[in-house]
Amino acid sequence: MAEARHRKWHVFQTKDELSVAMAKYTAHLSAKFCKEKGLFTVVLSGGGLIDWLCKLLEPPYKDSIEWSKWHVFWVDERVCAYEDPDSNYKLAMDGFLSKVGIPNKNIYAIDKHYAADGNAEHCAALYEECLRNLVKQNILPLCPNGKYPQFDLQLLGMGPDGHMASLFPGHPQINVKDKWVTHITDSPKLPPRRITFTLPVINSASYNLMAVCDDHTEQCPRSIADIFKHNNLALPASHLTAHVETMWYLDKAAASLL
Ligand SMILES: O=C(O)[C@H](O)[C@@H](O)[C@H](O)[C@H](O)COP(=O)(O)O
Repeated sequence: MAEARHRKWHVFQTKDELSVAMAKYTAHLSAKFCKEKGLFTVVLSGGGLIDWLCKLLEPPYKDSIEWSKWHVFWVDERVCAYEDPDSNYKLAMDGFLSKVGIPNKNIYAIDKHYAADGNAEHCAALYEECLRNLVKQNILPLCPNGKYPQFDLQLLGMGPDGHMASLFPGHPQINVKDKWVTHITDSPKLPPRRITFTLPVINSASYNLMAVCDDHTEQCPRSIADIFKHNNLALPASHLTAHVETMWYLDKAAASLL
């Protein structure tokens, strides 16, 4: 494992090895937080991540994780109907969440009706309201500065252009600090309408695990090199920190220019 400034990273030979490590990391934190607090708050993103999480559906994890204590959120979501193939909720439900015993009430999707209507602004406002209610119910704590919610573990992915969540290079959402959840209607990665946690919320998590596997794009390894060697802040993923640990899991291809 390597470490620089606030960032730790591992490079894996294959996606499969990355996936095994991701399951181990997640299961370890699940056990730790369930023991300490009686619950575990996990934030998912879309993309390849759900596929890589599938090792959690195998032994020894499937039967040993206390799924009933999980509370699941999305760091970003595409504003479309739940049954739309673009929906991150659908991706996670079909590929992962429906196969484990997480109570439905602990799965916090965006508002179904505004999502189907494509109303990104309302979806963002309602998702923030949902988080604020969970703070009142003591399910979500606030981080030490009292301004933002503090999730236990966030599982993130990075796009080849260096975006994370739906914070894209050259778009103003990266600068939003007065909200917990914001929206975008012209996302360069389709679909265009999305909601996203703001950067201070993302960075308030206790643990952030960023997983990046490259599918033979030239841009992805360049972005990784730009972040790790030059800390290029024009790339949103360069800003990633966490309260306890910021871990990057890279496959060999993504790390090829390091
Ligand atoms: O909804 C989304 O589009 C995602 O949450 C997005 O932020 C994703 O995590 C990255 O784009 C990486 O995606 P890939 O794993 O597909 O490269």
